[in-house]
Amino acid sequence: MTYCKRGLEGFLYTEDGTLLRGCGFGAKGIRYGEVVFTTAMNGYPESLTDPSYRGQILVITHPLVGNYGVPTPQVENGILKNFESERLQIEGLVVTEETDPYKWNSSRSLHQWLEEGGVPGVSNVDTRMIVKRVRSLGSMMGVISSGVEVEDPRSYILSKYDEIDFTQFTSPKSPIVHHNQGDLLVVVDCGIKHGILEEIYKRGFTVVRLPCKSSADQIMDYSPKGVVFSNGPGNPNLLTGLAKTFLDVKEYGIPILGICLGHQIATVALGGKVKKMKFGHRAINKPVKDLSDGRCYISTHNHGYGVFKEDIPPETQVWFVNPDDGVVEGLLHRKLPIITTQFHPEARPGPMDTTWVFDKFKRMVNKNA
Ligand SMILES: NC(=O)CC[C@H](N)C(=O)O
Repeated sequence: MTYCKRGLEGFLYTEDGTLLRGCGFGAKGIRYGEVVFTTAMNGYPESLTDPSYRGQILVITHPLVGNYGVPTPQVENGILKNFESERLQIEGLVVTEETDPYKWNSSRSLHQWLEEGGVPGVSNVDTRMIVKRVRSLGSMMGVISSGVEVEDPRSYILSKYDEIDFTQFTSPKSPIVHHNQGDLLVVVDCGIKHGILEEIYKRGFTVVRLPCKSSADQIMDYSPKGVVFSNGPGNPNLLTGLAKTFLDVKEYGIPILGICLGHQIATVALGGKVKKMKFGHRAINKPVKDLSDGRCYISTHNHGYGVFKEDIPPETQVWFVNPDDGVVEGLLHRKLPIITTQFHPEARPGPMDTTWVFDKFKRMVNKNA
């Protein structure tokens, strides 16, 4: 039996019937969710607070997690500088080894952070084995437990990830305004990463964040110079109201930027298709190739759904593609000022190679103004 330093046993159960026993850490408890993995080697404070991970149990493949601890939140103009949202978003965390921090600006350990945030963690399991299974069988539901023993873990899976609209938990209930000197942009906020907010705000825009369920009329009441459809959790095909809003906003001819979920919503709204991928892209070193000039960038991804070449909407062209598997990573509209990326141009934690996408969007807004 493994010695468990937090005095808790833990397990991860996956839908295929696999039960992996290890140590518990973080909060004592049991949760279910879709089991997904990231190959990012750093940036766990960003990943764990990324609202797009809502409803998911995250497996980190890097063997040591927690070395640099958890920073104290820094906020400027209502925007978090070092976290992607105000809370932990994941359902549970699985790592090979969970370590205590050794860094000057760490305010607490990963274990303490998860404990305070009510999120269970499991360590001392073979994360490579989990990844191999998810890669061969596809994404599946699972149950994570820290310090709770149960007879039948499967009975804790109460719903399918793909059938729940998680944006109801991550979208603000009322407008949030970040005042600035420049033109006003509306962000349709389905759970926006603060890294995206920061990149937009940094370019001088006043940012009005509206709930994901806002109508085009509610958006246009602010007379925005452009609209951003944000990232967000869950199945884009469930969000038919949001696709309708996208189509209605498009009629005004103002520049639109769609990021991740926003890219998927644009695809569906404009007549293309978004499908569930076998196990998705989650990493901070994924290549994306800009087909307009052939340049390749290293980028941050977090998506389980994707657009394939044969499914792009009419009147659009592929902007970026992932050269590894051909998944469409960005679209350009042929006639209207609409651009989208499936990857995260704000990166967070990095690399910042593609933040120029926000400069391009700013030029589109200026040209239109
Ligand atoms: N980061 C995102 O916006 C994710 C979009 C969508 N929920 C997916 O998993 O594909």
